[in-house]
Parts: sequence; C-alpha cells; structure tokens
Amino acid sequence: MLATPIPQYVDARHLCRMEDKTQYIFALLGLLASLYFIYWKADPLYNIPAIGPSAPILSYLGAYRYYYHGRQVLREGYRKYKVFRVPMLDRWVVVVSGADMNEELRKLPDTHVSLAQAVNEFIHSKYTVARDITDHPIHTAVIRGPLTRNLNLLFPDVVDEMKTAFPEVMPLPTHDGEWVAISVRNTMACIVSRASNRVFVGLPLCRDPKFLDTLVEYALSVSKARDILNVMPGRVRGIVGNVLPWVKRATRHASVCIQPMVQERLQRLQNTDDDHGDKPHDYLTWLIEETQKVKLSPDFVVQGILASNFSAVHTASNSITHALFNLAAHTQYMQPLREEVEDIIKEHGWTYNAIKEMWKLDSFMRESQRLCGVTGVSLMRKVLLDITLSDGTYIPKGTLVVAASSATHTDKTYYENAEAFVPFRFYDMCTENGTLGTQFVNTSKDYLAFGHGKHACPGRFFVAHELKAMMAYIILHYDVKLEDGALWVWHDIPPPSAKILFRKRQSEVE
Ligand code: HEM
Repeated sequence: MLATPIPQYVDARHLCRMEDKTQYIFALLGLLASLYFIYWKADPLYNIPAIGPSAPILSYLGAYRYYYHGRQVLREGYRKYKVFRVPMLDRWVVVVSGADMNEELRKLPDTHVSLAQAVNEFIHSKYTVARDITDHPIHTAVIRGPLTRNLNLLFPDVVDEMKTAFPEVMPLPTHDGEWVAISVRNTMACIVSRASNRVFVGLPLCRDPKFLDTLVEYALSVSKARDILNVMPGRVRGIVGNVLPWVKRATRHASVCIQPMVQERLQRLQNTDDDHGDKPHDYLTWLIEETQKVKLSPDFVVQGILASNFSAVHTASNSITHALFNLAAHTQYMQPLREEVEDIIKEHGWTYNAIKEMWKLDSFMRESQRLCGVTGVSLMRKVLLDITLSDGTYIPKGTLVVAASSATHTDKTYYENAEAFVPFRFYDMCTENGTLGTQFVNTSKDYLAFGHGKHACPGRFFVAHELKAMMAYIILHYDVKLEDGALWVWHDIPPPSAKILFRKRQSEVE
C-alpha cells in the first residue's frame, strides 16, 4: 500500500500542537503533583510518624493492612514511637504508646476530649445504636450509679437466669462421656443476653423469644450499619444513616415490649409519691428516674435499654468466649479452678460475695482479657480542643486518639513473660503482696481492658460477676477441650464457627 504523503505545513503545525499538548500535560501533572504535595504536607497530622505510607491515596494500602493486621501495625508503632498514627479508610487515628502516655491520655479533661463523641465518630452511634444516646447517655448514669450499688441484691436473679439458660441453650449430651462441638460465641451471647436482660427488663421479657430475636438482629445490625456508613463520604453519611432501617426497626419492636412496662412503673412511681404504693426498685425504674432528672420524656427508656444491650452483650460474650478457649487450650488449670469454685459454692452458695471470693478464677479472667481484649486499643477519645502532649506532639481538634492497649498488655516492662498465658499471675501477685489491686475489675495505666480513669467501663463490676458466675457454672458442670488437632488461633472477635468440645463433667474434685 502506498503511504499518503503528508504536506510539510500540516506536519509542522501538527508537531507544534503535539509539543503544546505535551507541555500542557506536563504542566498539569506538575500542578497535580504540587497540589498533592501541598495537601500532604498541609495535613495537620503530617509531623506525627505514620505506620505505612502516609501520602494521600497510598495511605489506603496502610488502611488495608491496619484493617486486617491491626495488632501487628500497633505493635510496630508501639516499638518505634511514643506517639504515632495509623490510617483507616476515612481518617488517621493517633495512637499513644506505653503506660505513661496512657496515663496522660486518660487524665485529659472532658472539656478537651470526649469518649462519647469518639464512639459516635467510630461507629456512628446515632444511626447504629440509638438516635439520641450520644447526647443523652441515660444508661451510663444508671449503670455507674444504682445498678452498681445494688449488685448484691440483683445478683440472685442473674444466677437464676444463668442456671435456667445453660441447660436450655447448652443441653448436656444424653450419653455420659460423649463430647459435643459447640459454637461458643453465639451460645455465650445467648446466655449473656438472657442473664443481662434479667436485670435490664426482668422476667418474663428476658426470656421472650421475640424480644431476644430483636436484640440479636439489633446487635448484628450495629456492625452492618457501621460498615456501610464507614465507606460513605461525610456529607452523604447523614443522608444514608437516616434511611437505614435497622435501628428504627429495633426501637419500634423493643418499644412494643418495653413501653407498657414503663407505663406501669410510672404509675407505681406516682402512687409512691402519693404514699399509696411501694416504689419499684429495678433497672427500668432507675432509667425512668434518670429521664426525669435530665428532663427527658420517658420514651427515652427504650433507647436506654438498647444502648445498655449494645454496651453489655457483645463485649461480655466475646470476653467469656476468649476465656473458654483459653481454658480448653490449657485444661491443666481446670482442676485448681474446680477446687476453688466447689469449695466456695459449698460454703456460701451462689451469692455475689461468693463469686467475688473466687480469686483464681478472677485472675484467670483478667489474664484472658489481658491477652485477648476485644480490640487492640482503648481510651478512645475525640479531641475537642487542640492539645499538645508532653512529648511536644500537637494534636488538632477533631482528631481521634487511642491508647495501644494490646501492645501495652504484652510489654515486658510491665509483665514478666508477657506473651505467655499465665492464668494465676494476678492471683500470685495478690497473695504475695497482700494487695487486691490486680482484680479483674481493676484498671491501671498498664491494664486497659476496661479503659481507665473517669470513663473506665462502669459495667465492669456487673460483668465481672456475671462472667465469673457463668465460668463457675461451666467449670462445675462440663469438661471442655479443643477439637482434635485444633489449635487455638486467637481473633479479636472469635468467628461464630469456632467450636469447643463440651461433655458432662466426668470427674469429682480429688
Ligand atoms: C467484658 C466486658 C466489657 C468490656 C471489655 C468493656 C470495656 C469497656 C471499655 C474499654 C470502655 C471505655 C472506657 C474508657 O475509654 O476509659 C467501656 C465503656 C463503657 N462500658 Fe463497658 N465493657 C464491658 C462490659 C460492659 C457492660 C456489661 C456494661 C453495662 C452493664 C458496659 C457499659 C459501658 C458504658 C455505659 C461505657 C461508657 C462509659 C462512659 O461513657 O463514661 N460495659 N467499656
């Protein structure tokens, strides 16, 4: 084929245009690179060392790594820096390292940092947990106040519910000696939910299958909704959050069950004012009284119950699931635990004080939580006013700051043989030093499983006794072991498929 000759003048103009185009492209690329560089440098967190790439767009690689290997990333930062930052899909999170920095973070006043705002930013509580709970956390005041003060009185109900729930939810195999594989997380969630709601809403609602289904759906929907909202850009988030159906549906369904009880309590409270009746003394009444104190409608009680469930059930069922896996992986500790539990129950029965006195079990639970906390971070705070930490790190308003709890818990500066599961280490500390400062419920700058300071988990006194009672029940009634050939592979949140073998207890305490 003959090539068509190109006239000279066309060629020259064409070349000129090509040159112009190339120049424009280079100029545009240069401009974009400069903007990219300026944007990167202008980030107010730029001076805080980042784990993984910190440049815009590339930081998504780091976010991906943090999502899947969070604890490794946190440990890397913890080893290298006092203060560092890790990328998430929509933000950077600043992390402080070591007990002294933890102490500094927990001492920051509420005028400068906020836990509630941080939780709201992190899981969008307004759209995932309960509409008004960030602004009006009535449940927190009730848990911290009357619930904790009255644990001794409420505890027989928790024990009764647990004793009823175990045989129903985890029936013993019909043949003696037969092992049965049980999916632990869901089973424990079911029993924790019943025992906790025995206190929150009482009988018969705490056993009502419809109410319990609503709570299960609600719990699942919180993380589903959070995952959806996390990938939304800021402005769209509010619009999408408002149309998500789950929290509205849970509130509607829960209202049908709870509102009549609220009305009944209100009536009784009024009668008490008129000296005609006994004042009810339970969680619903305390929530109603709290709404009255802060001048809210009693309708808020439903949100308070949902938020209580959100705070209590997921955390507690994960905690006992980890403890059971630790027991199944270290069955040599069954015997000393059995001896302790059996002796104490024989002497005192299933009382609140009896559970408190199970010090070996207490130490076991604390150690399990030291190594297997629900998340690798604690003391999550949103910065409300610009702050400068003692090492000179400037943290602007709006930033999320956390403490690297899992890295602190495995730091050999604070714990001997820090990586090993040594279930009676805290028991030994208590007996050697004669102090009670290392009980399951105690927080410190190097033990952050329940947070630390003013906002430390107010439900920890309730949950410590609830979970110890459940463990004591299992220790007395079941043998446990891992499935043949299975290794205990630790997860922040154990997958529902993770199973343990249970059988009716074979041996008496020797
Ligand atoms: C093993 C189970 C639990 C764990 C590991 C746990 C852990 C935590 C942590 C780490 C915090 C944040 C503390 C801080 O930042 O200083 C917290 C706060 C909170 N927890 Fe728990 N928790 C558990 C069970 C419960 C239970 C059973 C309840 C309710 C009965 C509850 C109610 C709360 C509330 C209301 C807050 C917010 C406190 C505030 O805003 O000041 N938690 N919890």
